[in-house]
This record gives sequence, structure tokens and C-alpha cells, in this order.
Amino acid sequence: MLDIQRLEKSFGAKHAVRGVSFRLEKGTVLGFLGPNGAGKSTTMRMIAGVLEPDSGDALIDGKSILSNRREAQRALGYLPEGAPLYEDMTPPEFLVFMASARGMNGIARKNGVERAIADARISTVCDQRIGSLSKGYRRRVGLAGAILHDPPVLLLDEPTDGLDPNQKRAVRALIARMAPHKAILISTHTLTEVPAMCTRAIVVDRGMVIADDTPEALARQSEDGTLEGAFTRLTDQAEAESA
Ligand SMILES: Nc1ncnc2c1ncn2[C@@H]1O[C@H](COP(=O)(O)OP(=O)(O)OP(=O)(O)O)[C@@H](O)[C@H]1O
Repeated sequence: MLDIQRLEKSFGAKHAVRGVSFRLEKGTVLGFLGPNGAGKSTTMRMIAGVLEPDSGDALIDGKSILSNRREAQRALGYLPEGAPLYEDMTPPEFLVFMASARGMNGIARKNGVERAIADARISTVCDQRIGSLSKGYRRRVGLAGAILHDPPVLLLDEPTDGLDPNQKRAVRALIARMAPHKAILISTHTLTEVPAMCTRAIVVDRGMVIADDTPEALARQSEDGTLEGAFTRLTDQAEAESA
């Protein structure tokens, strides 16, 4: 469903993403982990077609984000980091706008907006302007925008960032409900939620994939048996190897 092929990106002298490749099948929730500045958001932006790679490609449901961007983006729901939203709109206005931009009309648009509002649990804030919402609710409006057209592939950049524990649980439950029918890539710094949420985890460091396994197998690589321990060991090791 998602086939990432040797993506590369530099910003001036900074080689941010260095040949990242992986494949993701339906039913997989992949935790995309790595220290600050590892290249996670840059990789996700290239997959989403909002940043041009220097080389490499991403096939979304078989469609190239470079040569068939429109079709590829149709198969993709993307929650960017920070989720820039239209502050003066209410959530339903924003979702109708997004749905129209995606070519959804009539009953399909109405049903899509209603389903996204219910799934993201934002019905209680539908009368408020997005600009007046708390960080957590804005994140959930962004999430509603990403799932609006029920795409087979989801790219969620820190979806639980800024959410309180109840909202985090609600988002994890939503991801679990969607998981059997989709391929989902999630970046997060909250390692404790990875075993419960993800069936697989990739660790990137300095723009390269340095580990790819189940969260349980990764955790077993650490002395204390935790994913945090494995993360520290792997990323410290990467630092030592490149020193
Ligand atoms: N537009 C840009 N211009 C210049 N450098 C950039 C740009 N975007 C990202 N970078 C650099 O590329 C590297 C990777 O950044 P990226 O945001 O992809 O990391 P990340 O893994 O998502 O980090 P975080 O966990 O902090 O969000 C960093 O060194 C960053 O400073």
C-alpha cells in the first residue's frame, strides 16, 4: 500500500534524509521513531507530496507521488506536524472546504464530514472558530481532515502531540479501529504508546533507517527490556558509530 523507495533530501549542506526505503502493507500501524532532527517530518512531507525529494519516490496504493501526484494524494490522508488550519472557520466549514478540494460533493461530502466529526470526536466544538480551540482540539480537527475521504494510507505526524490522556486514548482507539483496513504511518516521541498502538516500529537517525522490527522485538534489544532503553541504545550507538 505504501512503498518508499530510496528517498533523499538535502537542505543546503544538511543531508536530512539519506536513502530511506520501506514498505507498508494494509493492517500495519508503523511507529516512525527517531530523535529530534532525524528526518521524520521531512520524509513524511516527501511522501505526502508537499516537498520534492532530491531523488527516490513514494508509491501510494501503487501511484507515484512524483509522476501521478493527484491520484497518489487521493489515496492518502496526511496530518502534518502542527496541522496548519484555517483559524476563522468552524471545524465543519473547514472539513467541507477540505472535502470540496478533494472533489467530494453532495451526499458523499456530507457523509464524509459527519463521519470524520464523529470519529475524531469533535462534535462538541463544531460551533467554535478553529482559532479559539485548544491545541488538542485543533490536532483532532486536523485528524478529521486527514481521514475525511477514508483513504487507504494515513500519514500522521505526531497525532497525539498536545492531547490530554483521555484524548490520547480516544485517538489510539480511533487508530485501532481504522488499522485493519489501512496502512498507517505515525511519528511520535511518546514511546510508551508505541507498543499499544503500533504493530511495527522503524527508528531513523541522521536521515537513515537504523532499526525496523516489532516494538516488542526492539524492546528486547535493551538491557531493561523497554522501548525507551532500546531507543537510547540504538541512537547512542548510531552517534558512536558516526563519531
Ligand atoms: N525547510 C528546511 N530548511 C532547512 N533545514 C531543514 C528544513 N526542514 C528540515 N530541515 C532540517 O532537516 C533535518 C531533519 O528535520 P525533520 O524536521 O525532518 O526532523 P524530525 O525527525 O521530524 O525532527 P522532530 O522530531 O524534531 O520533529 C533537521 O536538521 C532540520 O533542521
